[in-house]
Amino acid sequence: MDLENVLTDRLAPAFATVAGVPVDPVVRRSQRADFQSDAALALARRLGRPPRDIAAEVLEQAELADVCSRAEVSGPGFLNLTVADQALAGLVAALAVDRRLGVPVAVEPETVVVDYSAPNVAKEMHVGHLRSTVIGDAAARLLEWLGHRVLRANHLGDWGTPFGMLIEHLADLGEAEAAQELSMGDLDTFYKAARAKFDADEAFAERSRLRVVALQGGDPVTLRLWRLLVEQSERYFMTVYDLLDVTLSERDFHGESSYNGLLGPVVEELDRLRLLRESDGAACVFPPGSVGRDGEPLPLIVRKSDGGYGYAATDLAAIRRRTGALGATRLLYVVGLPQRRHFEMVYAVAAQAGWLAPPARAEHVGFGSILGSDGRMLRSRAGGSVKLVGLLEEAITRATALARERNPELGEAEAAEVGRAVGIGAIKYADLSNDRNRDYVLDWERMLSLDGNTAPYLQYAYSRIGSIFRRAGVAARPDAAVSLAEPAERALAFELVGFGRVVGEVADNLEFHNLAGYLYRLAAAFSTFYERCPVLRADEPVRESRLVLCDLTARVLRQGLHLLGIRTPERM
Ligand SMILES: NC(=[NH2+])NCCC[C@H](N)C(=O)O
Repeated sequence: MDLENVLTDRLAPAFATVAGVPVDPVVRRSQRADFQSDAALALARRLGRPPRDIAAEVLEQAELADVCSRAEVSGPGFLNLTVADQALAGLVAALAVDRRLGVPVAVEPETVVVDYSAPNVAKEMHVGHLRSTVIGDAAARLLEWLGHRVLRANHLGDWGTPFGMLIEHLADLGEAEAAQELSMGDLDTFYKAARAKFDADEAFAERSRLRVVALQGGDPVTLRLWRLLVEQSERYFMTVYDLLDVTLSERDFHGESSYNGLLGPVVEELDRLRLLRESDGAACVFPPGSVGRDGEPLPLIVRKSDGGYGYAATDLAAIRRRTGALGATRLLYVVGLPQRRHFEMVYAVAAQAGWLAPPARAEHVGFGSILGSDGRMLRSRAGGSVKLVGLLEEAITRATALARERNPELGEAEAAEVGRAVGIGAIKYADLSNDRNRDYVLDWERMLSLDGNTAPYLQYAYSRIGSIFRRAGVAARPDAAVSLAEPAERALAFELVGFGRVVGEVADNLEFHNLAGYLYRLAAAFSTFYERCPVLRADEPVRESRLVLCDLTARVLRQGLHLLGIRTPERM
């Protein structure tokens, strides 16, 4: 299906014959022709022969006649390949009748756990959780579409010492009052009030410490109050997920507390394996390769000196359960880059303990920060962290106003619908179109613009194609003959047949900016095509062929955006 593969298959045997050993022809898109292979250059050094001779001999050997209209040696020994119009048209025609748009289902489906979102109970979701939620959801959607069994794990922060003060504060407020405050999504007020009392009032702090003990000891009243906090918070997080259009459901909450019963056995097993060492009263593992700046080995603390288990122990228990009982072979952790070291150490210890052994592997899908226009960490005017819902509501308000302005014909309900799809789409796309390993600046004007690499641009491209069909009252015939003569048609066709390759690569590296960049190139290629090549006014059979190109572009845009979790309104 994929041109790089077809050309590689044709060139590889020829290279092998010339070299006497297998050679990867490294076929890639090129400015000079459609594709190029530079493998003769590296080979020349090994064989001690002029690269141009090698390239010429490869061309003699390779069977390219049905795929390439031109194949020539150029420069110091490059192979320049021009794909035959007919071969390209054949691929487009095959794509048109393919429901999966050239993206095969995984040959070996895996069970994949995607650990993402993971906010903390009774604490506001902040922009860091936005990135985790958006990137993790794209990963879950993509891997699911490829046929993998995806388990979404929302590793909710629902346990630990802060719950002492939170429960005491809840008890002080009264349950009804507290529930009211929490269900309104006022988590920050609640958390900060608890914190302030804890810091200022020694008696409250003491009660809080006793509460932690009661919680860990399973005191029924304390547990009931704790559950109230968790339930109210979960309910609130679900409203955020609904607004954000993410696929997380109530069933995906697997909070830290759900591993409590597994922490003892984890530590016992580490002990049995003689991996535990005591350090300042804490039970630690020193995984090989983890050293601090001073060159000293770094400990992963599995049991604190007070006997409590922490964040790392919970993550170890989670790995053990995920590769064990859940049978997962790929574990993804969509968590900010500051936690990189934590995960490296957790994976190393899990490997030592035999809980993370091939084919199972874990990947930290890290990400940078969202910055404000001043280039510093995004902060609210008051200097606090930015409340996520506030951000989402602002996006929807701005996008709805723009939708009304851009298209006064939209009815009230439709404008609201479009505003939501565009506003949320813009936020998600701004995130996913940036290299996740870098920080990026949140820029309203830019992300909502109809020009450039933005969600609105792609959504608009999609809706415009729909309007071509609606205006003419026609539909594309997927089995129509495809012919490609104009350069703009060819350029569009190359993008269309490239979808499968991009999706395959992104499934491996989870660098969604590559999928976003691809969709942007596709939309731009369509726009050039539509400017230069009349569609409805063309004569048959060209008209039918061009309708297929339009329809395929719309389908790939819709599917691509869907994988990013972005809606495609039919009109906007
Ligand atoms: N398995 C994990 N540790 N997942 C990430 C948890 C993120 C954590 N709750 C936080 O807000 O920073």
